[in-house]
Amino acid sequence: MKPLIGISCCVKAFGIFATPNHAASDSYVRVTLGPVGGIPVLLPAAGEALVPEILPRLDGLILTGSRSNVCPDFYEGPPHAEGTPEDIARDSTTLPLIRAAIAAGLPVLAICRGFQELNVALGGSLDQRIQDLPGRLDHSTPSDQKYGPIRTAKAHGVRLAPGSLLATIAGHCEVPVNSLHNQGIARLAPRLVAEGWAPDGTIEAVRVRDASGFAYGVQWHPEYDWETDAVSRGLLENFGRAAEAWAARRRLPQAAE
Ligand SMILES: N[C@@H](CCC(=O)NCCCC(=O)O)C(=O)O
Repeated sequence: MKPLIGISCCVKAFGIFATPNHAASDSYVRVTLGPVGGIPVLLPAAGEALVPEILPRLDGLILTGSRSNVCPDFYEGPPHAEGTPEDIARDSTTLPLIRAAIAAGLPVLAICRGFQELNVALGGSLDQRIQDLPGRLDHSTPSDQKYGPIRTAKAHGVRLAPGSLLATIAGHCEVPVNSLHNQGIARLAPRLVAEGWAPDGTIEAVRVRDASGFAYGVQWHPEYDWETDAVSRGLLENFGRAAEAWAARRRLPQAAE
């Protein structure tokens, strides 16, 4: 049986009455069914009470990207600029979910907003508009950029730490990535190890130092280019193998008490 992969949802108002919905991009469903080799399970932003009930049923967890931003209250940051999208229901679900998943050793792949949530969940902080910081690139893609291939195209290089998982997958230490974010890691959480950097020093890849299993995050979007990018595909496949191993262990008969 294929591993069950939890996919974090956002709360989004859509439909003719703009009522709240729990939603995740189809790209995460497709990569889960594709290179990850699992079965996607959408996780509603239903709060911390969901965590102990759902975690034991999962074999892996993907923290998805989103245009919304982690509420600064969770990292003692300044209030967002007026109009910055937030999703407190998602934060209130994913931050405890990440801590519990890491503690349990469940395979975790954190992408973009999910990468930022991983850092905040483990005690780090975020810069809210890195393009406004001296010497930093603009890592964002205009939200009015309707032409998908431009929005998700390669935007800059990432230098990888020698010997890191991504450098091992790539076979070298410099990879091109897409870039669709305004925020970025400011204070790196103590349990995270940076393993990839943009030319302006923005942290783009991390590993959980003491995780007992696969626990990685990337600021870019491997789900957008895995069909043409071997590093993105390799990261997703490595996560899938970790989830498959977790699922096999979960199905072993429990030793008699
Ligand atoms: N909102 C955060 C995280 C950015 C992010 O997850 N971007 C993906 C957006 C989805 C898309 O446009 O395809 C930030 O701005 O840093």
